[in-house]
Amino acid sequence: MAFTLSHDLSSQTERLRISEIFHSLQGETSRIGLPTVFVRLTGCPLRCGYCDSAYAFHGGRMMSLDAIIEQVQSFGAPYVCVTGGEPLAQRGVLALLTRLCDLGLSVSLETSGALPIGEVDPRVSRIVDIKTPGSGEVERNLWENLPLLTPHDELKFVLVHRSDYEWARDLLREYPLEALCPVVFSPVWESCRPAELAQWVLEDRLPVRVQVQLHKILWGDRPGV
Ligand SMILES: C[S@@+](CC[C@H](N)C(=O)[O-])C[C@H]1O[C@@H](n2cnc3c(N)ncnc32)[C@H](O)[C@@H]1O
Ligand SMILES: Nc1nc2[nH]cc(C(=O)O)c2c(=O)[nH]1
Ligand code: SF4
Ligand SMILES: [Mg+2]
Repeated sequence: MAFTLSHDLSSQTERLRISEIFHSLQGETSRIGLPTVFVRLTGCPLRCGYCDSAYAFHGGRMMSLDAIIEQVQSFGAPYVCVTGGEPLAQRGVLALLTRLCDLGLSVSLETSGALPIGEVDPRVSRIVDIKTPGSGEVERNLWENLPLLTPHDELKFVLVHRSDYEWARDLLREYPLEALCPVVFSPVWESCRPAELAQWVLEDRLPVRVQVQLHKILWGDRPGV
């Protein structure tokens, strides 16, 4: 009986609810432009007003780690990006990340910054959002994550408008987060104008990378790209 129970529990953690697995160019972060396989996990406890992946809040299908890995490998790309939804909301993602690293793949994780990042395999590049007031989820930021960051992680501010920009700028002036890891400023698609954001960053001499979501420029705002 005890054997059956522990067997059932371990098979639970070896399955994840997945919304989509697809091959595209990395559209964000310092890996922008690299051919990458994306694994998008279903479900998120946050509700950012701008979320472009709300279709991943529900649905999806349960997949074993073996099946996920087989599909990832079928694309033959060296880069994998695990995202969501909020990937850290499913505990089994930790084992998936480790297995992907063990295969020699270069793995990044997109996460909201609202859940603890400390148990993620250290080989993974953790891309951690700092949610701004404009997201509607600023109170979810888990500031305890910041001291865990290393130079191969990245911090990302997704900016809805000028007042989000000023909030992020003032935070960086008080706490030089760029000393921990690269910092990315990304405009919310069709809300914050990229040229204006570029101008603000240049005027204020901010030590951050401005990035525009490459995949949306190439293919529009839709799933699977
Ligand atoms: C869809 S989220 C999934 C991972 C995780 N839940 C998070 O928020 O980081 C992936 C990235 O897309 C960003 N994002 C979502 N909607 C966006 C939009 N409309 N414009 C720009 N970036 C957006 C998020 O802020 C996050 O950095
Ligand atoms: N091409 C492409 N690059 C991405 N980088 C991060 C993404 C995400 O949704 O987390 C994403 C995405 O959805 N598509
Ligand atoms: S945390 Fe990420 S997936 Fe969740 S609502 Fe915000 S942007 Fe969307
Ligand atoms: Mg996306």
